[in-house]
Amino acid sequence: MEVVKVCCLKHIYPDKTEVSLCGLDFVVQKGQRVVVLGANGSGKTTLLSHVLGLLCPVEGQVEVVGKQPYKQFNEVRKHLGVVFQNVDEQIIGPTVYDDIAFTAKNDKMPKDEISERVNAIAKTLKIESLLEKIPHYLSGGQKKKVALAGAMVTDPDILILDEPFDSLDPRSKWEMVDYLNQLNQEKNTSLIITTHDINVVPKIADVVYVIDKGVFKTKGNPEEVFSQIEILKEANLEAPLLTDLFARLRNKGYDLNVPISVEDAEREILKVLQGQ
Ligand SMILES: Nc1ncnc2c1ncn2[C@@H]1O[C@H](COP(=O)(O)OP(=O)(O)OP(=O)(O)O)[C@@H](O)[C@H]1O
Repeated sequence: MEVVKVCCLKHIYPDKTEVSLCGLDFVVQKGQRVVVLGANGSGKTTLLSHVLGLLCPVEGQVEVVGKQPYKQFNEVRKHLGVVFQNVDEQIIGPTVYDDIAFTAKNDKMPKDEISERVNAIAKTLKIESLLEKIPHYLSGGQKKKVALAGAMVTDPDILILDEPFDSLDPRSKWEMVDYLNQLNQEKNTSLIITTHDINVVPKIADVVYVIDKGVFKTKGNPEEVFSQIEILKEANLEAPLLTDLFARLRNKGYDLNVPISVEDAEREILKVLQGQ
């Protein structure tokens, strides 16, 4: 079932900057993990803002759960959780607890249930010790985790994350990846993630879209997309080191599949070494 569809969208910002998001239709199926890869200014945040109903398209079609997010904002927003790129913009509670609980309180969820949910999410994200703190004084990475906890508290069907791994240290980043995958598995939550961090992609994406100056250049699973090194380069993205290295070796005549993880690479190298 399609939960998000964006077709040849055109947006004009108040200063007349035009962004069109064309090329391929952007489609997210229920329970899919979709990553949008693009360089600075390629249109990722513009895309997400339309899906969230924060911007009104001049041309084109945006549908979320079969509705138009800008026109049917409240109906659409109850299906969505969001972590903005600049998390400071979404901090509203005086304490971390209040901040995480905000949407649940707004939805009139019973107090006990809110407390149960906030504590459970805080435990999973290892931020229990922060619950009484003032959110503005947290580090950038801690704020990201708090924002994610707040986005998750009402169990949204679709979670939208704009550069969620920025400002996270490696351990926090992989913990966040594990948490998002667990959420996707257990609750079938659809994920829409923008990032420039190409190394995360194989671990978190079913489908990858590459966007370059407002044009969706290609889509596919990580193997398919990473094997299109020229398209990545044109879009000002670096192919993962392993992909690049193995593509070079293939060009030299070695019979190797291009890996998307260190584990795949190890298997491929052992295959060649053991065949000697
Ligand atoms: N509020 C705005 N007013 C005018 N132009 C804008 C505004 N927001 C974005 N733009 C322009 O729209 C284009 C797409 O920007 P967008 O923020 O969607 O890119 P992005 O892929 O999210 O970039 P980044 O990775 O740097 O966050 C850019 O040329 C940008 O300058």
